[in-house]
Parts: sequence; structure tokens; C-alpha cells
Amino acid sequence: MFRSALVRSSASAKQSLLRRSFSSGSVPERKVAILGAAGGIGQPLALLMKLNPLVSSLSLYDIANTPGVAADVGHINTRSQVVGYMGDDELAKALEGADLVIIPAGVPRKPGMTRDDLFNINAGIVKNLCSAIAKYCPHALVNMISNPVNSTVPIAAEIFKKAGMYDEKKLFGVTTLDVVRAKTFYAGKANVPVAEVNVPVIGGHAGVTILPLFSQATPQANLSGDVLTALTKRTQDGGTEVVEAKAGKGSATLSMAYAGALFADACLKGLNGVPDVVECSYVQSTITELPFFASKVRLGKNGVEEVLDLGPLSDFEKEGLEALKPELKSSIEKGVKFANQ
Ligand SMILES: NC(=O)C1=CN([C@@H]2O[C@H](COP(=O)(O)OP(=O)(O)OC[C@H]3O[C@@H](n4cnc5c(N)ncnc54)[C@H](O)[C@@H]3O)[C@@H](O)[C@H]2O)C=CC1
Ligand SMILES: O=C([O-])CC(=O)C(=O)O
Repeated sequence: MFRSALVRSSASAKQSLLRRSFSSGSVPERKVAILGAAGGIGQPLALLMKLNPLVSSLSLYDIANTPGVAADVGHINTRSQVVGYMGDDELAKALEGADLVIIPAGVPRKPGMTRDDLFNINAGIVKNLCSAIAKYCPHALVNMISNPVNSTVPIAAEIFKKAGMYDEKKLFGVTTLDVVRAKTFYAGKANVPVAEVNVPVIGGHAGVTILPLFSQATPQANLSGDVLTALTKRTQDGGTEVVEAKAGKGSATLSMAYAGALFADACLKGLNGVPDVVECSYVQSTITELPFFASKVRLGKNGVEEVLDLGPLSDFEKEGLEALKPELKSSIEKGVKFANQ
């Protein structure tokens, strides 16, 4: 009893210290820039980042419509100052001093398209934005949302290498929506409280390259092989499920904004020195033979602190891992080739 009272009092002392340091303004200043901020993901993501007390400056950039989004979000009475920037001429100002850049710029899918069908348009957009990041905020963490993520992250890496500022610890493909979906679908089948669920998702972010590891899901549940196969397929097809339901009006935006805000928050916590922040992300990696791979990553003051290994896989997951490698490899090579042509 004495020990638990001690634990309680030290926890509440920590909380009040945190509260005091926050109110005295010692939470670090952090500038977050969203590129593509007026889009379907960009707008709700701007809202969620405005609600995040770790952000002191929120920079909203797009090629159109940012003044309205910035004026709207800027009226919310939370910590960050919001500024909207529109068009190429304002990109430098949008990026200068950014600690974290989130990129949901680019076109979304329509029914019948794969993410790779977006390559021709989005690769060029990502290339230009990354050239600007290299110039104006070379030390920022970059959260890449624009599809096809399996290729846009390698494109970003090549552009950064050419600019001589590439730091593999600072570049992330955002695969959090796959984790969010895997948790939701698993909780439904396992009949466990969704808030308690954890499921790592590895590989990449398209079709079979998305590999949820339900064998490592917690809380554990005794689900049959058929159910696990169906859960895996639903997670892999989650994006397509939304694209079809939206019937030509785009892809996931609200759940993506939620996932993007979760991942950005984890990055900011890491930058601020919060220990043991672990999220899945598509990063430069040596845990398989592929140069980029999504897995659990420990986040820290410099971005990626550690790429965690995959842990034990079921036979079904081992097969899934081998099956995803050719597609992921060719998407990576396509990105590298594009950036260097
Ligand atoms: N990583 C993931 O899990 C997910 C990725 N996505 C991807 O996110 C991207 C954006 O999706 P939505 O927001 O639904 O599309 P959207 O079309 O609603 O918005 C995209 C925004 O990007 C802007 N934009 C275009 N070119 C730009 C440039 N050069 N600089 C700055 N902004 C530019 C547009 O003006 C528009 O406001 C798509 O590529 C989509 O496939 C979508 C859902 C999940
Ligand atoms: O499916 C799409 O095109 C958008 C996306 O990446 C997702 O929802 O996971």
C-alpha cells in the first residue's frame, strides 16, 4: 500500500511538473508544415495538428485554397500560430524553420486504380516538394503520405542524396493507417476493447505489400486460420474498400488524417525526448534484403532511433513476407529510377 501510494504521488508529481513546464512555456517550440494542406487529408490533418499542444507553429501550404483553410483553423483557441502559404513563391517561407514536414500533396485514387497508377502525377509533385525541403529545412523530419508510398519514399531519399543532406533517420513513409485498420478489424473479430489492441503491420503500403502480423496481436485471441486470412486480406484491401465506397470522390481522408496526426504526434514526442515511442513506419532498413521496409521503429530526438526486428512470424506471415518482396522491390526501383532520370 505504501509503495502504491508512493508510485501515485511520484506520478502526480511528474504530471504537475509537466503541467508547470507547459504553462511556463518550456515545451519546445515546434514548427509543423503540411504540404497539400487544403486537400481531403490536408484539411482534417490541419485541424488535428492545431489541437496538438506540442505544435507551436502550424504552416499550411498548398497550390490553392490555403488562405481560407488557415483563417478557419487559425481561429481555434489552441497553442499554435497558423499561417497559410499558397503557390510556389511561398513554399520557402512555408518550410523555413520546420521541425516536421507532413506531405499529403497529390492526387488520390478512383475506383479501378492501383496506388501505382498515381505514380506519374505524384512522383513529380513529391520530387519538387522534396527539393524544396532539401533547400529550406534540411534538418526536418519528413512524413510522406502521398501515394504510392512504396515509391515516393525512395524518390524523396534520392532527391535528398542528390542535395547532399540525406539523413535516413529523418524520412518516414506513413503506414499508420494500415495499423489503425488492423486494430479496428482485429478488435471486431476478437471481441476485445479496440483501445487495448496492438498489431504491428510490416512491409509496405499497397495491396499484398501490407502485411499485418496478427500472430503478434495483443490482447491475444484464438482466431481460426480462415479468420486470420480474411483479416489480413481486409487490412490489405482497406484503402480499396474506401475508394469503392466513395465511388469516384477520392480515397480515405478522415481516417488518414487521424493516422497522420497520430504518427506526427509520435515523431514530435520523439524529438522532445519522450522515451519508448514506437510506431510502425516505412523507412530505410536492413532488417530484410529490401532497402526500404515498414516495421516497428523507435523514435527519438533525431528521428529513427532504432528499426526493430520483425519478431516471430507464423508460417502464414512468413509466406506473406516472401510474397510481398518482388512487388515492393520493383516499386522501390521505380522510385529510384525516376528520381535519377
Ligand atoms: N499513406 C497513406 O496511408 C494514404 C495516402 N493517401 C494519399 O494521399 C494523397 C492525397 O490524398 P487526398 O488528400 O485525398 O487528395 P486531394 O486531392 O483531396 O488533396 C491533395 C492536395 O494536394 C494539393 N497539391 C497538388 N499538387 C501540389 C503541390 N505541388 N504542392 C502542394 N500541394 C499540392 C492539391 O491542391 C490538393 O489540395 C494521395 O496521393 C493519396 O493516395 C491517401 C490515404 C492514405
Ligand atoms: O487506398 C488509397 O488509395 C489511399 C490509401 O493509401 C489508403 O487508404 O490506404
